[in-house]
Amino acid sequence: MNTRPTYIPGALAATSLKQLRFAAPLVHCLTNDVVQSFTANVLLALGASPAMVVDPAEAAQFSAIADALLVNVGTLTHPHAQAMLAAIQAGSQAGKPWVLDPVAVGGLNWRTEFCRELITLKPAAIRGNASEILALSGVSASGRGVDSGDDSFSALPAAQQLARETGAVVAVTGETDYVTDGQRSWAVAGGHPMMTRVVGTGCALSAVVAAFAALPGDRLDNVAAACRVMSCAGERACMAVKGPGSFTPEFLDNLYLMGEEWLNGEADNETY
Ligand SMILES: Nc1ncnc2c1ncn2[C@@H]1O[C@H](COP(=O)(O)OP(=O)(O)OP(=O)(O)O)[C@@H](O)[C@H]1O
Ligand SMILES: Cc1ncsc1CCO
Ligand SMILES: [Mg+2]
Repeated sequence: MNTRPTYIPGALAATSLKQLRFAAPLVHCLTNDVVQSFTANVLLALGASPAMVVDPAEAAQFSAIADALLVNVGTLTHPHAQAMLAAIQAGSQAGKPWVLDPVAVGGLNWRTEFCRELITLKPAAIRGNASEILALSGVSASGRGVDSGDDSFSALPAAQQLARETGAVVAVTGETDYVTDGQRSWAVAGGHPMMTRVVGTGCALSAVVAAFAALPGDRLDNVAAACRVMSCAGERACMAVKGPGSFTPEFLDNLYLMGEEWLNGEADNETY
């Protein structure tokens, strides 16, 4: 039986956020058609730089220049798949980290096979909801399209196994996020159920994970910090608005204005 990991301390997440704002990493996003502009705005609000360069030849050139690459298979097509493989190869050759968001893996055969092929190419991190992480690691899952039908804690053993098999840091998100390198794990508090009623919060988080994966230091801590920054901004935004329609502007403002002390959570204060 797995014990629940402890929550990432706010000070640790704050250190990574400070580094991110200083480094302003350039993130090459090969992501789905639904979330392009939201993803770019989330990275910009945090102080990173997005670029969506999608043609296979240009994607290979650009991934070697960018600081990190995001591969999100949400609206996968054969040309997209070609660009993803080319970008991963060129980026990896240049020593750049890449991150996989296995959207809807498990429910659809081609993308499941494609993502299983991708994870042999040494991703720095994998970020998915519980159903996607369970399915990617070969456990049967109950996802419904792009949405999770599983609890994130129930997917932690699969996430740990996936991390050990691939060498990636694996983040499985939900009510609580869990981030693991296969040996050590953090829990990440915060967020709000309304975040699942706005498209692309997970996809944008994966882009933020790519930005944080470009930082020096402990990758487990940096990826958990990415999750904490997003859950913190999401929770604050959801508390301030009436519904999903006004979520995006409030969320972007919270990312932009985020104070390092906002990141304190369960790890710092039991009554949080
Ligand atoms: N029930 C919940 N309570 C609090 N926060 C949540 C809840 N569900 C998801 N979140 C938060 O929402 C964000 C997105 O996580 P989620 O697991 O929904 O990703 P996803 O299913 O891949 O999303 P999408 O595919 O729509 O981009 C994370 O920051 C996560 O912590
Ligand atoms: C709704 C949707 N369909 C394909 S990708 C995507 C974005 C959320 O994952
Ligand atoms: Mg998703």
